[in-house]
Amino acid sequence: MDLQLFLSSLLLALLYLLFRSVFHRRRHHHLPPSPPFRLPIIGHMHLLGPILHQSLHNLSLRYGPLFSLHFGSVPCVVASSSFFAKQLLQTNELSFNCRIETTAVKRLTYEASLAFAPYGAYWKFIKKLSMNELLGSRSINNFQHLRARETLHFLRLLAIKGKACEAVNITEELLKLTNNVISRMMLGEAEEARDVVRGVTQIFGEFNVSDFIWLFKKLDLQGFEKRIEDLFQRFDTLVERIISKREEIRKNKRVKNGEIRDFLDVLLDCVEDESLEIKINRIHIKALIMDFFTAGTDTTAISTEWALVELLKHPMLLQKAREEINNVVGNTRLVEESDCPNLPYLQAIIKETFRLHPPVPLVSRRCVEDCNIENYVIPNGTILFVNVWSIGRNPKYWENPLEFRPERFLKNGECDNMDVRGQQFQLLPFGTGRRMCPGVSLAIQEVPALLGTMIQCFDFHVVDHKGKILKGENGAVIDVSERPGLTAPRAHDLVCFPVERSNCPQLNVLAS
Ligand code: HEM
Repeated sequence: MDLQLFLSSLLLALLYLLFRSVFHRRRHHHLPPSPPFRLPIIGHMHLLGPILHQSLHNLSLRYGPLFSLHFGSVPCVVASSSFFAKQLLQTNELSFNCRIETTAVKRLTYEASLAFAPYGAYWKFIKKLSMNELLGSRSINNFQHLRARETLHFLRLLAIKGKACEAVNITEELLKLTNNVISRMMLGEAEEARDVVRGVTQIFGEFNVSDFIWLFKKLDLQGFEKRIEDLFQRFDTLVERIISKREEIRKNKRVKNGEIRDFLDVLLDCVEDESLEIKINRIHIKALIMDFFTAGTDTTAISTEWALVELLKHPMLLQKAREEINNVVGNTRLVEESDCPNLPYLQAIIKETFRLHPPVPLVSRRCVEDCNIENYVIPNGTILFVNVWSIGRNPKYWENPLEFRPERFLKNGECDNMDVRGQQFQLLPFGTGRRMCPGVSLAIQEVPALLGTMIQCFDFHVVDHKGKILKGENGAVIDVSERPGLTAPRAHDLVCFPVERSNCPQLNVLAS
């Protein structure tokens, strides 16, 4: 009897396994085409190099604008055309409204951030609060003087270094500046978080096999846990100090009517407000500060640096941009954010930079319900990558796509109406739809003005790591390789000797 029971259980188990494997195959049968050589356990991970968007771009050249892969056992779909970007991110937006949650994301965002929260009541509440109190046009305008002051501080540093014939690490200084801007907007003072921020954006973009291969789930083969913990502790200590200091100040001071409160005050008010539909606590505050530091610092600095590098490589374009600034702004004052609508060539340079060097090269989402795209079925749980970097280099949409040519965005000397706010699917530097970047207005106001002041005031002689000036016949020969991570910065820091130009406004007499 026991043997009979055992044999029938075995038979049932075998039938179940057979059914599961057929069903599983059928479920994945309708996924878009996929490279052969899916290996047991690791799936297609052996096909990926360190820079994910480049690997996915190369695969798209072989397997088409919509293909699928397996990261371990996790299905993943990659879109590399404007058509599929629209299908996935707009037509089927609700199916792809969440993000991937890796071990690093979970720990470093306190599972309470805006950027990684599932689409739902908490996300909606925080998004509205952030737009009303930090990233909407009223706040952006209120804090304009603060960005201008940080820019002037940065330019003065370049001038001092230039006079002393000292090289400046522009990459580092831009990061300091964008860190200070977002920090002052959020916290009222410049808190140094850029090292943690770079570490965080880097680790968010790296592959941790434990996230994708169930066999390795408990093993930390690549030493991620220690790095995550180290970053977490550094950030947590910093943000605890900031919050405690503010709580102390608030105990002793009542806010006067009409006084501009920063974002931290707004968040602390929310903690005290019992009537809110969503309860906010200290963890949420930390998560949001981490969110805006990571999302707002690196991206803005990277775009400014790429734009500058392209101009240094193309002196004729630099000359044209300077002539425009000279005609519109002159040489008695610095370029201001409010000048930018009247500087179409400068605007076109920024758009061309976003096309060729999108700071966030992959828009990544997670499928939350089975979804049909053309004849394919994308199952719940699939990771989606829209390769914005690849779309920006596709000759189908862009003539000579590897050429840096801002003129492609001009029509009769005016900036054309191709915008970067997620309506044109061949240019998606800020993503699209509900999960689109909420910092877009701030970034497109800040980046052109910053670049404008840099080229208005300085010539830059780029040096290599041995201190030798890089000069080619037609502009500096600057390496344009990229570094792995969630964002796509240049692989090597940009180091230059800044030389103040004769028609730079007098930086030392301008009011701070
Ligand atoms: C040049 C600068 C920037 C670029 C290129 C950029 C790009 C992006 C992209 C591509 C996304 C994903 C969008 C999607 O999934 O559709 C994103 C999300 C986000 N960005 Fe930005 N960003 C920039 C600056 C900023 C700034 C200055 C802030 C805030 C201070 C910011 C805050 C965020 C946040 C919070 C999210 C997540 C939104 C959500 O999931 O709901 N970004 N950004």
